[in-house]
Amino acid sequence: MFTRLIQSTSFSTMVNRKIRTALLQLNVGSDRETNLKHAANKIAEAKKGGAELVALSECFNSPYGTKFFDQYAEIIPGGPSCAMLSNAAKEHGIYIVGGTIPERCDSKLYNTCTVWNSNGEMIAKYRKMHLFDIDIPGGITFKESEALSAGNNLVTFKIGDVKFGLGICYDLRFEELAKLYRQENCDMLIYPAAFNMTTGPLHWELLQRSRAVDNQVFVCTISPARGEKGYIAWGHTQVTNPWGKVLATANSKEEIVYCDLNLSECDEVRQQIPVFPQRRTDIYNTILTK
Ligand SMILES: NC(=O)CCC(=O)C(=O)O
Repeated sequence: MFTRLIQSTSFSTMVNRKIRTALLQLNVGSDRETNLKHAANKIAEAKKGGAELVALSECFNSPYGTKFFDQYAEIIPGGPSCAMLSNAAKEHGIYIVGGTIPERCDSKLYNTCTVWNSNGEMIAKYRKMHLFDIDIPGGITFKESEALSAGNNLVTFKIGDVKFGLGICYDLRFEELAKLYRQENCDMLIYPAAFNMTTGPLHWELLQRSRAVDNQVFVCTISPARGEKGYIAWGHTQVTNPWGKVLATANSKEEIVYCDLNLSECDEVRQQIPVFPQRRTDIYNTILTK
């Protein structure tokens, strides 16, 4: 059953629609403690670089693969990864979109993103809704559903006047999810991700620009840096504006991508090209219900 969860908070000092964002494309290894220390150091560096909002990648604390989810799973918010994220957000007085970690809940595992406010409180939790099950002979075969359960909730949060919607990696392919977030008046969609070397070259940028243009929102994706063994991530962490313009991007190596985002650009584009009020839902709905 499809339900919708909306969580929000406000950040009293942030009353305009501008946010300096830092997307952390990090090297990730097999030792969780090392990954967490590294992420904490890079969050501190991003704060020094002026970031108000910092975001991490999918599985920033563990290797990405079905055989690893159980081993690295944590109870949210009880485990060491959430402790690091909460402490870092509080210490630096920033918001953190905590990438994803494998979550254990009852007897199930999820691929889960948490969001932390400047007091170190968890203000949102999103579980990957579309599991990454693909089979491309000679390319990549991956079946997240062998290990994970899917989430069923949309999750939004607010920083001041800016509203965010959350997705995770493969969710980027499902335009319905992005459109629902737009209908909830989101300004920016954030997808912690880890695309691969088969689909990444053609689909990664295209999908982000499509979601951004179709829904007149900013789209931020955060990948791990490309490693050499196991699942090889495409990298190319990216920020796209509501015109579909790529504002900032990384290459494949470790890097912090900074971007000063003016969310008022969403309002401008929506006024100039008002496709949402122009949609012929009277026609679409008639055809869909036939
Ligand atoms: N981690 C993922 O969901 C990967 C998605 C991906 O690579 C794709 O092509 O889609």
